[in-house]
Amino acid sequence: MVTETNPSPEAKMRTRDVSVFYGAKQAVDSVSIDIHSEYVIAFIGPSGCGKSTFLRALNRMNDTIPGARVEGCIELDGEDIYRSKMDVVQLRARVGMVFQKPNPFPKSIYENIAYGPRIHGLAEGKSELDAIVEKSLRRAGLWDEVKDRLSDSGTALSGGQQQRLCIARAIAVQPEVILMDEPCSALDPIATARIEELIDELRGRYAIVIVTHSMQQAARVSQRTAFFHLGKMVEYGHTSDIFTNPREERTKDYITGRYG
Ligand SMILES: Nc1ncnc2c1ncn2[C@@H]1O[C@H](COP(=O)(O)OP(=O)(O)OP(=O)(O)O)[C@@H](O)[C@H]1O
Repeated sequence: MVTETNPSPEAKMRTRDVSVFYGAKQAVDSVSIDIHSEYVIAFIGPSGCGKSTFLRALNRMNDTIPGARVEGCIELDGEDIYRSKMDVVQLRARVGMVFQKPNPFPKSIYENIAYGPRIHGLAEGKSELDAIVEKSLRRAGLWDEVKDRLSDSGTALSGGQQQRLCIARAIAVQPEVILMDEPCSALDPIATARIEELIDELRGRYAIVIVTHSMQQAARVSQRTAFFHLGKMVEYGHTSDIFTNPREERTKDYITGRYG
């Protein structure tokens, strides 16, 4: 049973009865959730429960997987993102994604950030582009570390810096939603702490959804948590309630480490 879908007109994204299939196999089963800009939502649950699949459905990344199919409705500002006229490149700028493994382009730090604004026509000339690059890197907490070597390759940065570069790259195209799929799983504890601080700094400016295997991380960075099990969203609510007073037995079993 889902405990809070909290339908309200201000939801940035809204999903209704979303199911996702890989061929005949159903990976996500009738998930309905509202995603707001005011808080960070964590998706937790045992391996294979469909968290990443559902996350990818939110910006149509599943389109790139042969045989993947989405049923139900997903809206961004009230518009169906799966409608045939949807510009998917534009959608993925509005709903950006940060992956498990940092994946900067094999280009300079500057180009990693400038590429998106350039193709989306967000800058009139070089000085505007420079300003977007600086602002995005500042917002991602990376500017001071890279400002003197913007022409160095993005891939030469440390793992944690690369992940902040990827966050800056997402920010540069003025997203409304940022999806993060286990963004710290390849990072050491210090780099992880830095990303968690960054998520907190970005909170409120963008709707943020993070898939995490770490319940401690979910508790630290999110204000809402959705618990998934076997493709279903079993429970959704305030993070503190999910961790201290879950309503569903399956949630309780998971957070007390009985499985997963
Ligand atoms: N590209 C794919 N093709 C076929 N099946 C897939 C594909 N990706 C995921 N699946 C299956 O869909 C189900 C949900 O997987 P998904 O990766 O979404 O789960 P998850 O909760 O994110 O898992 P994890 O925490 O291990 O990353 C699993 O049974 C998985 O094997």
